[in-house]
Amino acid sequence: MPLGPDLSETLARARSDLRMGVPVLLAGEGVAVLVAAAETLGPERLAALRALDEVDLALTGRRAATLKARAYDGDVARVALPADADLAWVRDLADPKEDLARPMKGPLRTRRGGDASLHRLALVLCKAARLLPAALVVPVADADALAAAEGLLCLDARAVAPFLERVPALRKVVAANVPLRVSDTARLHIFRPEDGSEEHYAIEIGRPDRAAPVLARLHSACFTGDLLGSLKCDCGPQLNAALAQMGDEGAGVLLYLNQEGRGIGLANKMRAYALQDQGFDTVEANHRLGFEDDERDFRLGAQILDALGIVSVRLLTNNPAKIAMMRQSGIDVTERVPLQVGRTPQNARYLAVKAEKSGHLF
Ligand SMILES: Nc1nc2c(ncn2[C@@H]2O[C@H](COP(=O)(O)OP(=O)(O)OP(=O)(O)O)[C@@H](O)[C@H]2O)c(=O)[nH]1
Ligand SMILES: [Zn+2]
Repeated sequence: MPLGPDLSETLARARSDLRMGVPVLLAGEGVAVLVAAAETLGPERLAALRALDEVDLALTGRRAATLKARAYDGDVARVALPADADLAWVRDLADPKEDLARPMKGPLRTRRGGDASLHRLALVLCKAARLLPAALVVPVADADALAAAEGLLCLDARAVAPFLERVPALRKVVAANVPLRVSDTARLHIFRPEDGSEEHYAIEIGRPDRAAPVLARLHSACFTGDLLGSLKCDCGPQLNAALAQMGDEGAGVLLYLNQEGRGIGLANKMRAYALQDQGFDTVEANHRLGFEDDERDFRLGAQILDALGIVSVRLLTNNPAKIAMMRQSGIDVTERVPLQVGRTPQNARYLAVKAEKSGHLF
């Protein structure tokens, strides 16, 4: 009976379990591991993991570089958990907030040889759950028996790995008119990804002519900038200026993509801000946390434009990577329309770093 969860539904459950501190099983080619997110694991479960076998702490190559740990697998480091390591030690490795206050965490012994693919998958799952990318990984002899005995989820690693690379299909849920200050003919469309991740929105201003390039903006959610009026970034003024320009021209589409913090989630973005308070820049802060500079997937935006019947755009952006990714996804970008607003004394350095390190055009 097709009542049970399919792969994508099981993955949604796995993200939810990890966020709750519940471990999940990953079964690979002749091996299986139990995985728990370092951020949410409690002391009892840590003790239970230790009772099973030797525990690794999987970290990204970025986080390992900050900790001066050797990442023999390049993008992944497998740190062997020392016998006396407690939860505080695990959290200190996962979370850089005390790196400066408590610099000596090592020497860290990292594993080399063998296969790191399940560790890599564990980190992908932590990121997808919007947690710190740090996972405890312990081998298990019989994954099915453990899953049944403890009521744990067991994922077939070979099946889920390619699935996680894919951009989830989006379903159009509803659209309705929402008159705005900038235009009284605005429509809000809601799109829901099939994998149970955050919904994304399209705000259609006027009735853009699909036969010509449409004025478009791909805006990534910024709770602090868009809603609170934060002076640390330029997001709020960019959002308002883009909508205003669409109102002035009588037509346009703004995609509001729920990729807060360049795709790391609001909690991790606030961790990045706390590191910026310690003196690191926006890119360094992401790296110290174990993330890439930008974890967003703009293929989502291309899919929404496609669903709206828009194939050609004049893109409001200062970010050349957005243009490149739109083109790769089959959207014709006929023109870059600069969007330079919201410069403040507090964000001058942030914007300068984006220009220097991320190639933004200001
Ligand atoms: N991780 C992290 N995210 C940030 C920081 N400051 C702002 N953001 C996020 O960065 C994203 C900004 O998105 P966009 O406005 O699309 O910016 P962009 O890629 O610079 O491109 P354009 O604005 O189109 O030029 C939002 O998701 C913000 O939440 C930061 O210091 N760290
Ligand atoms: Zn912002």
